[in-house]
Amino acid sequence: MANLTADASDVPKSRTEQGSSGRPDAADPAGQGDRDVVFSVRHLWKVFGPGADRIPDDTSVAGLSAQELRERTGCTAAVRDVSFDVHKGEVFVVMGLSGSGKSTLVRCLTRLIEPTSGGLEMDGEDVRAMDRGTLRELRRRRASMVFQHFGLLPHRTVLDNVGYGLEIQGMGRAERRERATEMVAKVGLAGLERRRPGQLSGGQQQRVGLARALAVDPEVLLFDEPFSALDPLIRRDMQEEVVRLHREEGRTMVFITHDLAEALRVGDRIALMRDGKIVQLGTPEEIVGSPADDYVRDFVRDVPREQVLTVRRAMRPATDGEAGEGPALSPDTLICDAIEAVARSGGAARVMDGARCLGIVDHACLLNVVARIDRPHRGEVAA
Ligand SMILES: Nc1ncnc2c1ncn2[C@@H]1O[C@H](COP(=O)(O)OP(=O)(O)OP(=O)(O)O)[C@@H](O)[C@H]1O
Repeated sequence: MANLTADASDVPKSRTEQGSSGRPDAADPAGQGDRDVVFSVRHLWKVFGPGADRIPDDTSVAGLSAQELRERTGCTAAVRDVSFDVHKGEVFVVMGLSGSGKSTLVRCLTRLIEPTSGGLEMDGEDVRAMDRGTLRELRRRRASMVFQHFGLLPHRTVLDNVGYGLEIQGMGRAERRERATEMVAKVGLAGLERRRPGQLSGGQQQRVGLARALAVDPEVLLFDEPFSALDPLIRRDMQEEVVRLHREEGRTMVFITHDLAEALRVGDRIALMRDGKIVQLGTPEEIVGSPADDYVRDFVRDVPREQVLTVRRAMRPATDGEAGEGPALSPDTLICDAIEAVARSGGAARVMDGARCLGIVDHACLLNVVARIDRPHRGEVAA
């Protein structure tokens, strides 16, 4: 059974780089529609089994539960009518229990698995219409996959493993080695260039896998549960590495995980899947603060909210004089950090957007969030 709980030591320490909530849109609920779109997925289906092609359009069976569909047709709908956009520069996490369709969905993005129906574009190009050569180039240069089992070549050195993708691309040896050396250093393995994979720890091997994917300088990195075989401390290291690389390079990443804490730590947005459908797509704050249904609510029940939610969710309107005094906090301040500021000052703090006071947080509204009391304190404030 997958680990889906998060304890206090297991959630992100800062989410200040996250987007905020906005317009409701099934494919783009975070309201980031004006940003560049890398992948655009519309009404995508992947059905396995006999006569799979007719399932998406057959209204008599398309809406059946997974079990009923299997019993009636012998088919499994691994991805069902899924729509979303992946924006340039974001870490887009696909999360869900085992069998919910995560791997199938992400493999459909580069047609490692052929979708049954629906629309799929990368940078505005129709991926489903691409011929084999174009697809091969897309996988080699534009969307690189980092697998859980790193797929390293055992007889090659670290340097040659990292340069492997460049070799396939036809890059000359000297240039390849130079670029590979740079990537090895980037993932913190300088000095180990001449070792072979068998002489490295699991975490180091995963870093080699990461360096190899980065070496080809893809527009998008696709991670398929890359760290689930690692022990918790090394896993945490690698998650931080991904966040660091993302901050430094702003590279678009699609990240599969069944681990909620991991999703909250690395994701700008999370698509939570169940039975092939996306049940909620939003920022960690939206998923934890406004679960779409009982399933999601149950999923996030054990997350320490003060480490994910920001003061936007806690603040109340300022009353006379309050807007001009007290400590100033940015709207992206986590509740746990605001608690410290309020405790230290002994009074309320102001949530400031530049010179504008958006609202006030005091002991009572911060405690309401921690205690999961969603009742607004003296009036709601539009965040
Ligand atoms: N080649 C296949 N043929 C038939 N059914 C498949 C095939 N591949 C996957 N499935 C089914 O599709 C569903 C989704 O599988 P998928 O591997 O995408 O889930 P997942 O969320 O990635 O699971 P895990 O976390 O265990 O890897 C499952 O019911 C699975 O049994």
